[in-house]
Amino acid sequence: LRELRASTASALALALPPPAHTNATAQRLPGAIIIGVRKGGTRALLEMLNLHPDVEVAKAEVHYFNLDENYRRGLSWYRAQMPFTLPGQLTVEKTPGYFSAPLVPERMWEMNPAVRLLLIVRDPAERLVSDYTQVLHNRLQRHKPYQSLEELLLLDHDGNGNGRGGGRIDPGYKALQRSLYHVHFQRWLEHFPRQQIHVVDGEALVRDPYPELRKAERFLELPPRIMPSNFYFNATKGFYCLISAGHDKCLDESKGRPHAPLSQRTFHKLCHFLQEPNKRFFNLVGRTFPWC
Ligand SMILES: Nc1ncnc2c1ncn2[C@@H]1O[C@H](COP(=O)(O)OS(=O)(=O)O)[C@@H](OP(=O)(O)O)[C@H]1O
Repeated sequence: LRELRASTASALALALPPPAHTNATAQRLPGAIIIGVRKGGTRALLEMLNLHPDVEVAKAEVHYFNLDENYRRGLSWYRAQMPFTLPGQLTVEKTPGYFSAPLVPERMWEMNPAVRLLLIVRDPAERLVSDYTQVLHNRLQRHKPYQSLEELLLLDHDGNGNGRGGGRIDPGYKALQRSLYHVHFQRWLEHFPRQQIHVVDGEALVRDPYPELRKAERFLELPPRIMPSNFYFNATKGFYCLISAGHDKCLDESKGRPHAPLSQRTFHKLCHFLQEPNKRFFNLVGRTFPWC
């Protein structure tokens, strides 16, 4: 009798459609995208949003809209990079390179003019140093030659790492270009209305993640499910880590590592250089940040 029951049950299981949840699970295009800024805290924001039960995130950076070789693969390729979700769940991806890549806003708008955009910003001078530190780290790992930050950042630098060569800031330095937020933000505004881009304060997210997450939930029209108890400050890491379903998780060691050295004098020059660009950005976003 037991065998008969078992075989009837398995025959039934084959005949019946799979349970609703497996049936409806599918890879869907993102409803929200974290577009940058590079080194702004994009990974932290993504992982923290992922605490929400109605959110599923693409684990790796997708680089669909900013790399031609990926963009040419089309939307079916892009969709295939996404996690499986239930209807009603929100898919989120993050690629920090989107923010400053000229073609991305238009391409994204063509995919979905209603897609919600999240931009996490951070003091652009600190961001630049963090950006340089990451590049330096990669070069050291691959045993490649590297230049000091002063050498890259200053024109007519005297080569002693002290910035005394009378050097002005080199506006062509790539990492500095990426810190000119107003230039890039302006381009996004040519395609998306301001209300469709939610700006997250990266420094506030480091100090106390919960309030920034609550604002992001509101922007994404998600019910409030992320709680203060999802975060705890890890004194060893020096950052907040995440707790979800009893497991805790800190971001990996490439996040929050010591920055490469830069003389105070050059840092001041950089801050001075960024004053005007920052003001322009504040005007565009309609708020200010206490940056250097
Ligand atoms: N909770 C938590 N834990 C660790 N790190 C945190 C966290 N919140 C924000 N951050 C900041 O995230 C910075 C890295 O930013 P991104 O993830 O955008 O970097 S990347 O562009 O994807 O490489 C990284 O920058 P650096 O400190 O310069 O390394 C961190 O300051």
